[in-house]
Amino acid sequence: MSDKKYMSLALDLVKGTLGQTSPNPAVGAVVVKNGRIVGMGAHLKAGDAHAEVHALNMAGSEAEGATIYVTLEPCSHYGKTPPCAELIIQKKLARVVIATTDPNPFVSGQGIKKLEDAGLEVKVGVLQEESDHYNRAFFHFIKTKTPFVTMKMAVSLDGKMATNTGESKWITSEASRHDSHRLRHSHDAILIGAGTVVADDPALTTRLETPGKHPIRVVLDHHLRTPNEAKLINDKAAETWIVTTGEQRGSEKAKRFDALGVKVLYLDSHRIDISDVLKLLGEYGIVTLLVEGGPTIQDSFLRSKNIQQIVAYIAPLIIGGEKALSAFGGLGMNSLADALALDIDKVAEIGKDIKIIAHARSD
Ligand SMILES: Nc1c(/N=C/[C@H](O)[C@H](O)[C@H](O)COP(=O)(O)O)[nH]c(=O)[nH]c1=O
Repeated sequence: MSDKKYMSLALDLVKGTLGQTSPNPAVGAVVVKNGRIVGMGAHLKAGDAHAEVHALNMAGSEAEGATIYVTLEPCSHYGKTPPCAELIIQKKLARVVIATTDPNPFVSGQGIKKLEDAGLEVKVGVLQEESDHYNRAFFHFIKTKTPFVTMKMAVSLDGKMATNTGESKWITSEASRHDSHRLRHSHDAILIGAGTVVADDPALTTRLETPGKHPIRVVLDHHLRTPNEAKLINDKAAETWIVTTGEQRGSEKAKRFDALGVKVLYLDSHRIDISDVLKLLGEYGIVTLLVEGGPTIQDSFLRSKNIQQIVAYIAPLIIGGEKALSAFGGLGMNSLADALALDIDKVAEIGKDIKIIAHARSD
């Protein structure tokens, strides 16, 4: 088999573990000796063993003289686990094939150098684009220290998220709504505005037939109007954070949330600036953030240019009505030149709907 084939297998392990390794990247490794796979492994949880360790443990003595395929440059620094580059040298592998170098500027290339200095053959860049695509959120976080923002939209063909009477359940199909729960599973946090809490009283939990991971529920709430009896305050099903402004510090309402076990995060400013919110969530280690609106929140992310990815579920429905809520409210962009330009990654039919995944075009 070719290098690409074995790297593709390592990337399958990445696909399978996406989201559960946060704030670390998802990594896969495959060890091959004389054309036979003798070990494979994936990083499963931040703080646990790296993919190479699992694969080399499985390979045992077969590792000597073998080739290891790994989707990310083996680490060379002592983090929570000893450096994998050292381990690969100790186990006397002959060859190392890497998809992509570490995005962290402080360590990028050091692992490769260690391996080459020890006399191993190293090949870099096999299926690099695919590997970078899977870990785009991690790479964004390393670069910006703010979460990679995916915005979910569930709209009719004419872009409405509710009728003019506010009816919205359901616009998209059961299959789409199920799929959007898988999105929640793979995100560290999900963000909505207080308006959606009041209007929808959503649980924002991941409800799949096989139990999924619940994202941390983040509510942007300038005036702390999230009701006590809201599901996401009372259901204790998942963590809930409320982000508000500095002037709320010590207020009766804030004390109420403390008493209910809800984490209240305070912005320094007296207004809710999305870039400040993202910086704060980044400080708390949120690498992937799913924004589920409502229209005001969607607009604030749009105008502050803080959207990296869109996942849109579009139903074959025309709702019409100038008063019917569109997915984006607020002021929007004045000129087409300022509109969020996207590159479409995938279009698929889902139930009776269309699902579009697109990423913000980098300038
Ligand atoms: N109205 C539609 C949606 N509406 C989604 C709402 O904005 C909100 O995210 C849900 O009410 C979440 O509530 P909970 O977590 O399920 O309790 N989402 C969809 O995918 N399709 C639709 O038709």
